[in-house]
Amino acid sequence: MGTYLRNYSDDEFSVAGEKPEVEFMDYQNDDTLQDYASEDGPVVVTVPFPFEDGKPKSVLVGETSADTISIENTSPEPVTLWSVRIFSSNPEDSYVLSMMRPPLNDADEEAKQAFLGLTSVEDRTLMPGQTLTIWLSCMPKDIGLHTSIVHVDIGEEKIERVAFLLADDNISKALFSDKPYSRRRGQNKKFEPASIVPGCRPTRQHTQGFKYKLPQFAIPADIRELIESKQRPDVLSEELSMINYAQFFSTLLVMEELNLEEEMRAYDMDSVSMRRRGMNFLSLEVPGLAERRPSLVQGDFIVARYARNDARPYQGFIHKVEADEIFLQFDYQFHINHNDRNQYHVSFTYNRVNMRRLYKSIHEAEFLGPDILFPCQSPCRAVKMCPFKPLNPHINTEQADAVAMILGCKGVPPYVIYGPPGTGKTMTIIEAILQLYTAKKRANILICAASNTAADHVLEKLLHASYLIRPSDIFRLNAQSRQYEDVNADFIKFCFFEDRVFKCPPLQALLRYKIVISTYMSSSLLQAEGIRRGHFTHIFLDEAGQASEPEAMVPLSGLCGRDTVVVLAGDPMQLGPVVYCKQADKDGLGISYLQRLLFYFEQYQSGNPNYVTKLVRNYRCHPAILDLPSELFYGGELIACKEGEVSSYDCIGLPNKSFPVLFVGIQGCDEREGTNPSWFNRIEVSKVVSIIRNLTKGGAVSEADIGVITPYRQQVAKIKKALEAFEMPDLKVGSVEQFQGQEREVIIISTVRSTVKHNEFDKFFNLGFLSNYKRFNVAITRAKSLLIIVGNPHIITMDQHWDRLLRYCADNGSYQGCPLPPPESHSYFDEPKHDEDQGGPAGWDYNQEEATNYSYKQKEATNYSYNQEPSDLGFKRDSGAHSAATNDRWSEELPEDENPPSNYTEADPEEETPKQRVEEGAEQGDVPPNQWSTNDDQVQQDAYPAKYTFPSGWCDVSSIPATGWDD
Ligand SMILES: Nc1ncnc2c1ncn2[C@@H]1O[C@H](COP(=O)(O)OP(=O)(O)OP(=O)(O)O)[C@@H](O)[C@H]1O
Repeated sequence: MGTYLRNYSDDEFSVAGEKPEVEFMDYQNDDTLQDYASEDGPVVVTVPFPFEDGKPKSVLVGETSADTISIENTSPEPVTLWSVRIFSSNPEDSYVLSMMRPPLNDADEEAKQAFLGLTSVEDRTLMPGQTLTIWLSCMPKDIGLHTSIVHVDIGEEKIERVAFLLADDNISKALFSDKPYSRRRGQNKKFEPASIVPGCRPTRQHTQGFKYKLPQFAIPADIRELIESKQRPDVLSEELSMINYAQFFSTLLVMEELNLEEEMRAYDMDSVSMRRRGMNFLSLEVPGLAERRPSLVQGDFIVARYARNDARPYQGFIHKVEADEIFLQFDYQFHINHNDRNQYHVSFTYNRVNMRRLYKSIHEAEFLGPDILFPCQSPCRAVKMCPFKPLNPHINTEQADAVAMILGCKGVPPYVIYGPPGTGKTMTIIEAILQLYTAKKRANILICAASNTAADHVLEKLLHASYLIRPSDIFRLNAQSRQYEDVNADFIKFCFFEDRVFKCPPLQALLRYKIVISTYMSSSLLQAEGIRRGHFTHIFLDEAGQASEPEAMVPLSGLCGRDTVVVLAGDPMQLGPVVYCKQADKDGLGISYLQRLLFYFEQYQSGNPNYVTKLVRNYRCHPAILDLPSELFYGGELIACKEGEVSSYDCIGLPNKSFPVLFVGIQGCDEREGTNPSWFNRIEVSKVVSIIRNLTKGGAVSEADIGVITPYRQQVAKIKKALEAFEMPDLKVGSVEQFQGQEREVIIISTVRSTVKHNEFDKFFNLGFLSNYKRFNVAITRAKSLLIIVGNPHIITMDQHWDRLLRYCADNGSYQGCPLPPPESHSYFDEPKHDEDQGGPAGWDYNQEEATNYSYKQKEATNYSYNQEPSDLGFKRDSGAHSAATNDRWSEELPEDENPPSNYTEADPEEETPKQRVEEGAEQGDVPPNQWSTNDDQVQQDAYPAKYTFPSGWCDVSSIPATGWDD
């Protein structure tokens, strides 16, 4: 389906640049010009540079591309061709008209001699049946989208044609993908657990003396039914209290889990074959496996069923994962019956072990009592600050007070260090840990962080004081799922592993460590291994704003004793918990424990330093980098303490040498390939690489000082691939989540998106930069000395924060690239409120009308975006068969059946969030793998008292069918 536009009447066309009201009509035939020419009038004008596979034609920078515009008089009368002219081009003057074919290269002498580039062709008569051919040519000087609007004024008609070319260089060209994107289709079929024939599990790792299994916490049928039928469980309308605590969070976790289940459905495969591999295994190819879509590891299982008949489904355990193949063991009978030509329907399952840990943590949290869960109910405390001699001479007064407070704390309630980015929260924690370690011989310290990257970051900071610490006193606990190769070589000696597989050491070894560093989720391994509540005298929760409350409860409910000092550090204005289910997010799962505590303290203990210390001195960012986030998110309270020099970046020719925030505007194209729903923009990749090469030329900036942040995993992969040729292993490329808590001298942000319509979708799923102010905040506060943003200004201007950044750069003479959108009034996409209420679908008010008007108001083609539909442009054009026809795909307006399902699941694989979140989840919690089931299936008696009873409706392990469906 495309869009067809009438040609203009004389009146309509009379005011140059003003776009008259136009009427759009849908047409069915999307690629034959003749069809609508005959409907339309006596003159047929072809469209130059038709789209190829739904995308603008790719040309190389420096090479001339030319195509014809044929103007045919199909009427029986002569018509006067008044003019053909280039109305506008972007970049300016990048296209010319000519009556002859232009020279395509330097050797094309004949054409060179005769060539005369024109901006208009005037005044001639076309006889009946006569066709005039005019050439439109373009020689791009730089990468990116090149657009031209050509107006044909003939007889009574005004006809417009819009041409699009995408200029590549060798770097972007190498990333060109000819694999069209097609959405993965799931079977949407669930198997009844009871009917599944159990498979053969991989041999389990030996575990140390556990007596109890991690309960299953199978989802009670009535709660499942309630949520699946879109009813709101009553408990969610109640105020959170000691009484409903477990039920409240259990319900939210069920909502989350149902979403995850749904997501796995999308990976299901129909009519696929498996290959016999040796005596014991069948192998199955899983497209996307290498990108962890789906994320499968040894110990997970699939369910397979013969495609031809209604035979029973069989469970197949994954024994090995290789590139895009998994090796499976089913029941013996399945292997006997198997033939490589057999076709199967395959369903992937979601590994519940982490979820079960969360259920367990919130049920056990009741033991913590109100001092931890509802400190507003506990008696007011007075902490006697403990004087100390700073080990870090740089520590400032507020940081020193916070450390003194931590040293003086005796048991709960928790103590919170709150501070905007770069205010030294981690540094304060490190000082407190070192003080405890050196001064208090009995201190046993656990530090949890939201991701492996963040936990490694803490270790790295601690090692800066390695002269104070015996290496044998520190242990970095890793989940078995973590790849050995992912761990920095300097940290390996602090980890425990066998055959390059990470493990939790036995209890006796664990007890000897004075400082243990872990992710929130992995800390459950300590409890499982037998560490008792109260063993740790101090538990530090770093980046606590990133952990959901159940996640924060994993270390607390499992390990916190009466006298344990609990310290949280974080910032609720930075990235929050990863929650898949929008409704669960809204109902409370998206609010971190830190945020809830801050809320209580603000309400009941406002300004009381016995509970909270607020840090406002930023030591990370150049004042110009800090200004905007300080104003947007922190009421201008941040105090910049970093020197403001920008001397070493002459290599990239900053337009304003004293202003180290540069916006590089580029109109590229965002695309997807294969079945991978993640976006990439090869034009931006090339621009990012070129900036990096300029920065590192002659060693001006070291690669380790540069970080590249981009929201999409495919863009991360493409940038890494493009950088391979330049061997820069120390240059970190990652998502915002992977950069939270981190910093680099130079940060380059690639925003990727070049299509307006994606933003609504992004926002719906709370992904991408545009949709999430927290992500924006984190992204722009990672740079110490130089921040460069590479993106399409016409897209990002739709978000109020990004627009502010764009204007901030432009106002300071620090904008380069394609023409800027005018700073005229247009409504932004509705901004999620700064209260964590990021709304569900109903909360989103994407103002398509405004978005349309916005483009409509633009007077020049400079603002054209090929991937906007004509109606978006509000411009009267017949951008022709091609763009209208292909824009349907290209503009990524999702076909109806690809729109978010009505039952609203964020886990739609169509877009980035789920994948990204799976990735982040994997990092945050070292997600699902089987090792969870090794160490965690059993929990030591003390850690999980036998007398503990589950709330009604929650079943214990004995009620689970033997199929292993629930692990
Ligand atoms: N008192 C100080 N004097 C000098 N530099 C400091 C001080 N405190 C922190 N810094 C430096 O500021 C930078 C940011 O510190 P840190 O990472 O601890 O901040 P943060 O608040 O944890 O940041 P984020 O919110 O991004 O996680 C680091 O380079 C750190 O060394």
